[in-house]
Amino acid sequence: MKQISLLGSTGSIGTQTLDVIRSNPDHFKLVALSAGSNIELVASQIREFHPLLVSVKGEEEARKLKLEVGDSTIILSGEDGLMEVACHQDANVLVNAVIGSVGLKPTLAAIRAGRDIAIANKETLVTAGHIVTTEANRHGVALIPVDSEHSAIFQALNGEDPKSIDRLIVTASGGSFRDRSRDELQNVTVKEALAHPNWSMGAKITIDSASMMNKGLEVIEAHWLFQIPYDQIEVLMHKESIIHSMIEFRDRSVMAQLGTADMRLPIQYALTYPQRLARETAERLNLWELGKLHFGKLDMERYRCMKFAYDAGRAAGSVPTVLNAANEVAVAAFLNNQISFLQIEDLIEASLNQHVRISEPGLDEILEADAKTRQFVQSKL
Ligand SMILES: NC(=O)C1=CN([C@@H]2O[C@H](COP(=O)(O)OP(=O)(O)OC[C@H]3O[C@@H](n4cnc5c(N)ncnc54)[C@H](OP(=O)(O)O)[C@@H]3O)[C@@H](O)[C@H]2O)C=CC1
Ligand SMILES: CC(=O)[C@@H](O)[C@H](O)COP(=O)(O)O
Ligand SMILES: [Mn+2]
Repeated sequence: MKQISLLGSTGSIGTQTLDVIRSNPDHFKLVALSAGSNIELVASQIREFHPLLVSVKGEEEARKLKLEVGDSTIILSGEDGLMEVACHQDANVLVNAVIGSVGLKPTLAAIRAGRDIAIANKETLVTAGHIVTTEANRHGVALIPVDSEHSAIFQALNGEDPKSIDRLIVTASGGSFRDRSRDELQNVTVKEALAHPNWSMGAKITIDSASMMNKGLEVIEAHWLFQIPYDQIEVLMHKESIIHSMIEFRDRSVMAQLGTADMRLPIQYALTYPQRLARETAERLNLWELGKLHFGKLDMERYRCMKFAYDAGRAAGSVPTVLNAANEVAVAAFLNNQISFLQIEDLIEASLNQHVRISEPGLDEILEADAKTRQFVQSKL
């Protein structure tokens, strides 16, 4: 029986993680969870899964939740609460499905407590990949990818020697604006940006897909998870999101992982690896129904965020932290109708240009660079 703690239980990945747990009660037990401010949903999750510990965003949310569920579970809040959930003593694996670099400190706490981590929270790896991976190695903790592309690479790599990898080929759908030119992006709305062609996901990642920053973050995520240099990570446009990513080996054999657009598979695989559990009711991939799959070359001029991300990844040090923090604040501002879609890119570029790079930042320097970047972007809104 796997005992699971879950960060981000009310989100897209969080609720699908609960679907996986619900479908396999003999294999998984939820022991602790954290949410933000969706009190109604977290209350119903407590009633269904009976976790021992719950944390919510702040004291006001904790107060509201106590009114809903009484003393049926321990309720904490804020950063301390996230850390307690991440390291719960009864859990042997943490599913990190929180959004943003708020996931960094709980991830490090879980690693230091020896918990394996199924990681969806890519911003944590982008902002401090060098610290997270070094700590995971030091503590013998596995970082198992949940992100569909990285799960695909992880599955394609199964049993192979990582040294025989020549290239990672990360596929990209192109997001909601893939059929529009840059000129046609001037006045796009939040509603249009949130209409991803293939995946139903949380708002922030859906905007990241539309700007292709999601793919940029994923290139940096792949660099850290698989320890592959940026020159050996390519992005391939593939509008159907059926091939979730590929590895080209040194002998030119290419291994791909395919499937329908359903995150419950990578979530479940991260929890059962190296075994596979049946998913009898899951939709099958019927390639004959699709008939064709499409592929295209990445255009870095069209997708400026891809260039920012490759450059930031190669620059390393504190630069990816700035990329991520600027993007988080700019995307929130776009979702809040404070800026236009294309201003997301402008704010990221301005943040990167004003930053004085730190070559080997420790945790405090990462947190400071993150905070300063957020202030800088806020000051431009
Ligand atoms: N959705 C997907 O299909 C995929 C997502 N990912 C990655 O997984 C992560 C989660 O994405 P997704 O599920 O879409 O995001 P959602 O926005 O749907 O969910 C985010 C979760 O984090 C909680 N949360 C937000 N802010 C805070 C905070 N300050 N403190 C505590 N909890 C907080 C939310 O709580 P509440 O809602 O209660 O406020 C919610 O439970 C991201 O890093 C994303 O890039 C990767 C691949 C696919
Ligand atoms: C489901 C998942 O992993 C997302 O990151 C998805 O890949 C987004 O798709 P694109 O970024 O390719 O549009
Ligand atoms: Mn992905």
